[in-house]
Amino acid sequence: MSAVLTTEAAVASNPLASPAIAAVLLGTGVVGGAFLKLLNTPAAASIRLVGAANSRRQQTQAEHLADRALREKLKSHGDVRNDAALLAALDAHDAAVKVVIDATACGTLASRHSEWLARGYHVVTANKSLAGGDLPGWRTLQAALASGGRYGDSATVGAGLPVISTLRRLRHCGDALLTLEGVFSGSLSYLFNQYDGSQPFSALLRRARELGYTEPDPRCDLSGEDVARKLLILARCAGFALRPDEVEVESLVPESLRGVDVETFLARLEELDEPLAARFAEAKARGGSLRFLARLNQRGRARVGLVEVPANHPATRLYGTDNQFALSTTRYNTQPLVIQGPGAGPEVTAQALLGDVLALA
Ligand SMILES: NC(=O)C1=CN([C@@H]2O[C@H](COP(=O)(O)OP(=O)(O)OC[C@H]3O[C@@H](n4cnc5c(N)ncnc54)[C@H](OP(=O)(O)O)[C@@H]3O)[C@@H](O)[C@H]2O)C=CC1
Ligand SMILES: N[C@@H](CC=O)C(=O)O
Repeated sequence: MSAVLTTEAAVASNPLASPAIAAVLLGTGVVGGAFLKLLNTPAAASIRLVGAANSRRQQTQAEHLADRALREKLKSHGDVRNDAALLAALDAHDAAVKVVIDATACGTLASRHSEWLARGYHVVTANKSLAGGDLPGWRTLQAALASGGRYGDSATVGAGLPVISTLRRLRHCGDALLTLEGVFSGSLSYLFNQYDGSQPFSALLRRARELGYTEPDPRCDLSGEDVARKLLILARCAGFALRPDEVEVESLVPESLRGVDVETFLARLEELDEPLAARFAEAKARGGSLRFLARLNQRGRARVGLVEVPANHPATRLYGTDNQFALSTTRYNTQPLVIQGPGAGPEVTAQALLGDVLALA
């Protein structure tokens, strides 16, 4: 047996030992809720949760944080939301590593990631709003990273599939990305892998939402915005500092549903059905299928949108929430390097967050 105990083994064998990582969790929804479950597994023994928050309430008291019903209880109990009190809880802990985990889709919170990094906290995020947002925000993030904090972003693309890490490694080795293409949305993959006209598109969308695949506002998926963010994140990892307005985006949200609130949109989902049924029938008549694809070509031209693909297209061989990333590079130039697998869902996304947090120790 090894004489050196890993941090995890040391904490498990001595519950009084100080955990190596103190963490604050922002967001206790689909992904945050699954992350809380993972915290109760042996793999997370080196992590101590010192704060947790939803949009309205937060908790920093150890006995409440240890409660398995924390997520439910936060809906009605806890202190009023205040980032400063959560960061103070991190400061008060003697763990060597202090991390803020962002499992929200909140743009305002994402805009604080750089400040937290500059103040010495690490940030692990499923929230794509900063890295996949406007270029000045992304540049501020790069500058903040120079101060030594680490930014765990595996969950932002492919729900943790090893695509960001692969792109970074290739770039580190001097291999340049030439083209990038594929299906970058788990919910849109789920929808178009199944949609065959036999049931309304809106019914499939409701199911995708129940399964936790869509964004809190599913229009972020249907509008192509979420896919565009992922394309920006990947392009930037590969060295293309693209602006959002350089990505051509096709939205599937009808004009009439763009300005309404989320509840109204969810109540009027059937308005999606007719236009999509027509697109589907046209594609089918020509022997094609519909897939929502993202593409970045060698000249930096980027597009996301619905494409009619032939029956032998690689994207027609996807199942469930599968994502597919085909990377052509200077060294992978005869056949692309393809990364494929489930690209949405609570468990895989929470695991991506956990992996990034554990990598900090
Ligand atoms: N679902 C998936 O498969 C994947 C999701 N992601 C990303 O994960 C993030 C979360 O998604 P998901 O869990 O599905 O969304 P949910 O809507 O289920 O959960 C979002 C959570 O964030 C909370 N929240 C919102 N604003 C704040 C705030 N200011 N402070 C603290 N908490 C806040 C909400 O609080 P309240 O409960 O009060 O509303 C809610 O608990 C998104 O950025 C999404 O893009 C990434 C990869 C895959
Ligand atoms: N809503 C997103 C979730 C992961 O980022 C998707 O459908 O891919």
